Amino acid sequence: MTDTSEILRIAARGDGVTADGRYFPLTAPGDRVAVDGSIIPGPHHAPPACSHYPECGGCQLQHLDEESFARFVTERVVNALSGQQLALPEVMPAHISPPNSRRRASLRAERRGKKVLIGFNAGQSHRIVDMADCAILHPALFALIAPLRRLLGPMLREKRAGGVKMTLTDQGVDLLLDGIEADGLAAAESLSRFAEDHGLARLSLDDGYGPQTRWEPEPVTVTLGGVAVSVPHDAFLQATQDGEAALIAAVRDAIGDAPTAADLFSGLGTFALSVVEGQGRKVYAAEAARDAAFALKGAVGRVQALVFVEHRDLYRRPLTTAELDRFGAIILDPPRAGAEEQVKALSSSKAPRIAYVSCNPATFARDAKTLIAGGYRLDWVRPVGQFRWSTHVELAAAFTR
Ligand SMILES: C[S@@+](CC[C@H](N)C(=O)[O-])C[C@H]1O[C@@H](n2cnc3c(N)ncnc32)[C@H](O)[C@@H]1O
Repeated sequence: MTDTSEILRIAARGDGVTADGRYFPLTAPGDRVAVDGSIIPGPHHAPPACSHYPECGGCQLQHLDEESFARFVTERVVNALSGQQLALPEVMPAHISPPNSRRRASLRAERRGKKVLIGFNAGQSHRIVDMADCAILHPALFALIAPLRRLLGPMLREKRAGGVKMTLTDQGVDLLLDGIEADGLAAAESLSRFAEDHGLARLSLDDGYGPQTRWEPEPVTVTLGGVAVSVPHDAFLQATQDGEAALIAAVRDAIGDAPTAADLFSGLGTFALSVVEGQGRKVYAAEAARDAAFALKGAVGRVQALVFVEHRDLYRRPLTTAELDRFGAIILDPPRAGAEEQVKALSSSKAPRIAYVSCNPATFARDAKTLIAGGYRLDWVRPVGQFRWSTHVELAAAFTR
């Protein structure tokens, strides 16, 4: 078949790439590209799981089968390390979240005449793709879409999009709406009725001055490491429950039996609370988001866990090398920008073990290079695809010295 070229791999942005370096969107490894540019699907080309694919911007890679999507996730991590000229460590099999497991979503809503559209934006666009089905949202989140169209109809201004943020908590869905007009008694009543009828954990509105709670029959919590932690509005949580479990297992492996650990960028304590329990381990947690740090502080106070929480901006005030030297293990899980300053101090510390959780292979690889230059060994990486069918890749890694 000399007149066709084969797609060999998927590039970071999701396009298929041929041996001679040409890029073709919506292709899978093993597809063939004919001279006229038409695509002949190969054995890894899967039928899309959702009727909105590829229009909806929520997924970019539904045309990959399980094997080639896992390979894409793994290659993103491997290529980021090679890009920094780092030797490859042991690469564990990728953890890929199953369909319909996403427990957090940020959707858009808009009214056009009598029709209310709710969904993700189309790729590279502000146009909302009205969601009739979805292969990634948890069923508890998806179940609210149709009722929300009815609720929001009278509350949305023509062609002015509002925001719909949903998070699945211990008590049910925590719903945060913005950009809607809900003044007056009738609107207040329909919001409360909606919250009650659909068993919401909480309903809040943000009219530009921060979220205000309209409904919360009991305090909203999320259970982390067996401890119920209050959930501040719009707080960070790992995107899927199974992804969170895979990351916690990886962090536990990476820190071994270290008697003390620091959890940097701790959020609500996903890792701090999961590594402290029953092991007599003392944990220090640092987090810059005030609400999250105080929610974690409140939770550990209630159950008397051995976690000391500090509200601290680790970009402006990273832990010093002397501070880091006190811990048997360091866990870090920074935002997409990575932890350049913190890692500089860490690279000259004596901390024997590091668990690095990352949502950006590129900044992870940059930081890994600094740690390795400081004498750490990168023992293994575990690629994680919590954002199934998207190009958003995460990972956990273990360093020792
Ligand atoms: C990827 S999340 C991880 C949270 C937590 N480890 C978890 O798994 O739930 C990154 C966290 O870093 C926090 N963060 C962002 N910038 C920070 C900074 N400069 N200093 C400390 N924490 C920061 C965010 O508020 C967020 O909670």
